[in-house]
Amino acid sequence: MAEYITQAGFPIKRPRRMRTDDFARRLMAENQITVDDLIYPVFVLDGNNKIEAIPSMPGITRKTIDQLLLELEEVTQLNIPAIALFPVVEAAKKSLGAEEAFNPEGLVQRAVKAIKEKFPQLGVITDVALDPYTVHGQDGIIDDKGYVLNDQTIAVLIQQALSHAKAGADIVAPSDMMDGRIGAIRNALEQGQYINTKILAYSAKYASAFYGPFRDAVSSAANLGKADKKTYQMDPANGDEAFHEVALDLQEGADMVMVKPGMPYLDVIYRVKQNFKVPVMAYHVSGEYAMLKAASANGWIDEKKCVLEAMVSFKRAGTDAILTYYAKEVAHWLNKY
Ligand SMILES: NCc1[nH]cc(CCC(=O)O)c1CC(=O)O
Ligand SMILES: [Mg+2]
Repeated sequence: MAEYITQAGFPIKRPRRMRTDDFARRLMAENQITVDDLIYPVFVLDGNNKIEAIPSMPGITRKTIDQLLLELEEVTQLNIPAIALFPVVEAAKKSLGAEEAFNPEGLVQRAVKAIKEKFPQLGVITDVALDPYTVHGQDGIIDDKGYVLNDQTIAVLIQQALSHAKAGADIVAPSDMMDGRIGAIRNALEQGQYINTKILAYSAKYASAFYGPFRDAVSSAANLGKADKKTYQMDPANGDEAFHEVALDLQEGADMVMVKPGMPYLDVIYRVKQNFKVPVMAYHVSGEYAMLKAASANGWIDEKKCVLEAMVSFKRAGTDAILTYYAKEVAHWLNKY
């Protein structure tokens, strides 16, 4: 008789026993998603009273500051702790030097001021990277061969981050993947007395095709054309390399680290959390959102169940908070429990 069968003829252990009842399943659940885990990314447009649909991201829109403030009523009522702000910059304001990135009266800077004035408790995260502001759609300043210049880019990122802090951003989030930018930005923030402005470092950001719909949303896809970001964003084949990137950013003063994209990189999230025990955020990116939306729209998957399963998977992997375009829907679903 097999070893797992007792002499009396029954299995020595029955893990199914604890799965028999709903109450027992609830008691032994190891992880759960709550509204406190959510960060909602939003796209802001210049002008007034405009809302534009993003075809590859059903349910997500680009909107002007006045309209965004209306949406944020709902976001704050849902008790979502924070938003991440992304600008749609008009072509005329893009340049090789990305000067618009640190315009004190720029779109992001004005949006941050307006949001913090109306919703002082809502955490506002700004993206520190130059891709919305460059004519070529790369995240930095390029040389004549198109190579993104690290240190020249950092000089601009510092000014951008300072202008965000000055406008009232709670968290600046460098998503550019230049080497050494966390230390440089931390130093500038300290010098400027922005000692409590937090840094969320996109430390392990991969050169991913899952960013496609986002590039439509901020209309940088056309600028980027056939080019890619492989000389600064990480190779999806690499896991160990993420350790080095995270270690450096922490050493340089990052308060939180990010892994991006999300679901295809749960192993990276897990390893980073296990190894460093620091706040780890994950970005459930636009392409992941688009896949779930498209399959749901076709009736091929149960949207609510699949999304909540994805969210708890992030928690299981060790994520402290998740940037997701599903944040509002998840908050609504959780409220109905
Ligand atoms: N620095 C740009 C940036 N910040 C966030 C995203 C992608 C987010 C998403 O796909 O949802 C990107 C795109 C990119 O690196 O090309
Ligand atoms: Mg790095």
